[in-house]
Amino acid sequence: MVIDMKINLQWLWRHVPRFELVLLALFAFPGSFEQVANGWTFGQIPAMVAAQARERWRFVLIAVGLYVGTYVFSFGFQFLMQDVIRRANIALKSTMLRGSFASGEDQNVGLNRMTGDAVKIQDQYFNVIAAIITAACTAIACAWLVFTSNWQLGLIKIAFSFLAMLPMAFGAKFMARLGQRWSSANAQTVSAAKDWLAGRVDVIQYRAQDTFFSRVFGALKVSEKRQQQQSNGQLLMWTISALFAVISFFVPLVLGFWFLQHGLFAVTASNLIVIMMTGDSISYNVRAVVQYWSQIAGTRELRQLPEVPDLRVASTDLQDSSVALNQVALSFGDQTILRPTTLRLAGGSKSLISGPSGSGKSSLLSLLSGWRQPTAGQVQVGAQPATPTSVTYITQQPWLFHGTVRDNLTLGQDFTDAQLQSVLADVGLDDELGADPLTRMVDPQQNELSGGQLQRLMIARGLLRKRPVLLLDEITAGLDDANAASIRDLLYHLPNTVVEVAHHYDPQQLAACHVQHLQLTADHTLA
Ligand SMILES: Nc1ncnc2c1ncn2[C@@H]1O[C@H](COP(=O)(O)OP(=O)(O)OP(=O)(O)O)[C@@H](O)[C@H]1O
Repeated sequence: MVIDMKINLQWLWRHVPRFELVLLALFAFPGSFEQVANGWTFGQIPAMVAAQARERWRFVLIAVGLYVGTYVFSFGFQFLMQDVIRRANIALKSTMLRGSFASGEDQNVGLNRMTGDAVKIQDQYFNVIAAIITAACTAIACAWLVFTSNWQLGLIKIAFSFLAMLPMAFGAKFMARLGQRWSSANAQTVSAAKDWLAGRVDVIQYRAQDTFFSRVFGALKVSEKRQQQQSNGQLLMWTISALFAVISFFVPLVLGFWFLQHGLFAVTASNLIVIMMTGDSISYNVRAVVQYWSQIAGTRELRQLPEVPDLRVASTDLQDSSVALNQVALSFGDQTILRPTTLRLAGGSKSLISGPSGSGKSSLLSLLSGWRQPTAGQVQVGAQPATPTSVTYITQQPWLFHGTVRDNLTLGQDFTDAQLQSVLADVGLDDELGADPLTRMVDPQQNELSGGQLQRLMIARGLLRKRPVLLLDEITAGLDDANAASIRDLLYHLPNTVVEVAHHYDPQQLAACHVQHLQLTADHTLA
């Protein structure tokens, strides 16, 4: 199953409590009455010149009530909107993180999406939706006042106010393209900067500061240029729209004077003031809606999150720990990585796979672990297809995180201290990590555990889960012979089925422990 993640109004409807959205909609309209209050109040002034004091007081009270009411609702609207944005941000960022995790994409891409793209979506989508609602409600309220003041002149004013929409309507696609170009340039900058920072040691020792910095600097200049182009595009759209807005203001004004002068359509000074003051708000807000809309169009690519593969793989409770490959083959495009292979490794057996670099050893192990699917054939662990949750797969890159040894073993799951002590003893770490190894803090940045201790901790983490099959990819690569031999001694005496990939091994140890030695040849055949 694949979840298609498109951030749009339906998505908001699904992720924000509906009562809050309904309340927001109820507050939006009365909260947008400021321009109506202005138009109505100023429109009344000519009539108030000759009015009684009582009538004037009444007028002032109504006007004050109108303004205060508007501001109270407007406050409520903004307040609720902040809460909606908070909830939407939580849903958005957690969806992005889960998506990155599920797809196994590069960390930089995932983090850049959460820090850069998510902030942009907040600024240019969530905030802009709020602005669109306010502007649209204001435009509707003003149109109603204008229309009811003098519908003929009002109609002319409204018709002209729509003129301002034209440039933006035609520019939406253009803006979307600019937005997408900026986003990809920004991702490249972040990735180049991350490479540079990560390679500090090599960059310094090989004196590659200048060449490498110019690479980052080049990417930075491109991304800033793209952002400038996006802003310029917006500026251009706004300017053209503003010219249209000038026409939409002055043509109805001139017509209004002419109607007034010739006594046409019962136009009065009062409703001319209302229409010119409030009608201008129509065009302004309609223009704002269209501008915001183009801004939203610029985030269309950004709001389309990558498809998320479903990671709910079956966790199998294996009785039979044999591993079988039935005519399994793997290729990447037209590159053959593994020729069709049939093999059965008995439950509890120990195997070591060696072969030249690039022959496909790691790829074979990823097939056995279920992380990669074969191009042909089937990999079975016991009676089931191989899945990442049914085997233990340990790679050369141990994952240690900041926390205690206990945290690193349990990963927050329920295990008793007795179980933890027992696996630490199995891998010989019960004495080496201090008096109370479980509470010992480990910091991945400090390299305070030796390579061998680290790998044994990873094995203990796997053993704790009692998976009958252990897959090990070059776990002794960074270790000296004595450490490698002692880790192997441990592995070869476990009851589990063990499949290890290694370049370096001790043939005597393999023979002594009855380890089956398989070889992947340079032409990708397992023998
Ligand atoms: N995701 C991938 N896409 C395309 N090609 C890949 C991918 N993963 C691996 N390869 C290619 O498959 C081939 C086998 O790679 P693999 O890492 O399995 O070899 P290996 O025998 O483990 O090598 P080494 O001993 O150097 O670690 C290589 O040519 C590699 O470039």
